[in-house]
Amino acid sequence: MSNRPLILGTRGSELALTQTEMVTAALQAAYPGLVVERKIIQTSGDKRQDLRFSEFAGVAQVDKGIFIKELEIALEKGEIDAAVHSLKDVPSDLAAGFQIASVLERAPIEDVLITRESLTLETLPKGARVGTSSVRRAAQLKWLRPDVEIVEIRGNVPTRVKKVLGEQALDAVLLAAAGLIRLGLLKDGLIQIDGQTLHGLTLDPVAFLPAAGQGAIAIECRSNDNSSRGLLRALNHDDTELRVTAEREYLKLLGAGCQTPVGAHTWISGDQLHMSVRVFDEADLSAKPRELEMNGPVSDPKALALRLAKA
Ligand SMILES: NCc1[nH]cc(CCC(=O)O)c1CC(=O)O
Repeated sequence: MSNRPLILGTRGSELALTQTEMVTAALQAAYPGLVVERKIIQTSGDKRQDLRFSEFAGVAQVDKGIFIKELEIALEKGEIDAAVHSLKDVPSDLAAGFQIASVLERAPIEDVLITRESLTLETLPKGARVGTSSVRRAAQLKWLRPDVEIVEIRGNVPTRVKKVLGEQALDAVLLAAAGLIRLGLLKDGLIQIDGQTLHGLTLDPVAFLPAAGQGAIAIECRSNDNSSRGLLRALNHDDTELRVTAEREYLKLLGAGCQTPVGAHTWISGDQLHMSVRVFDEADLSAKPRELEMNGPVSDPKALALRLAKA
């Protein structure tokens, strides 16, 4: 093995840095002696925390790749060898010249309802104010609970959790379990933050569908960089890759970006890959969503996505 260091590019958020630590640890376990360096790169998504992701009634207004563009530029220039991402934030149609080299074993895929008083989607008070920055979560919540008021929130994960505290406290906030767990905030259904204890209810993914790729960490390389791709391939988790391939292919076929209201849930049983999807009408989020479930051989996740997309 050459002793050239492998340079990982990452965003600077606490979650991104934690995920990059996980990739570094996995690389060093697979290749003792490999030197792994880290380069923090600010993305346009980080610079624009004021930006509204969407008008909830209308179309997504922002680039699909807002959290990854600057990392791809650094890859292209050779400033980094690989970029570490939350797969959920990576557009389903990657720009030419880039490839996902591997995905780590997935964390829990579910969304979590965070409240002060251990509420559920059913026991949220009438007219409750619930914070989210995802149109997929907003649409599903509105569909299940038309009476609640959706409040768009921004900022990193701890900032969003804190929206249920203080003067202007929201009744609840929805976030991904994966981020909360990786930051050490969620344990045994409880969330400790700022010396306070909140409740984090993990939502059944059959009832409340996660985003495609939720909970997975992806490592992106230049397609022509065989050496880094080869090295990173050893970190790949095959079942995770199968599942996210189907989920992302479905999004791609739908022409949807990460902010389109689509939920996708996959699971493997024996030699079958199962996928259920829930698709909302972007122009009318309160309209009944289309729901489908199918299964097919694990050997061909893209074929399953294609059948679902055609239906
Ligand atoms: N879009 C922000 C984002 N990207 C990845 C995660 C969490 C980790 C994951 O889902 O993989 C989050 C925060 C959230 O949705 O709660």
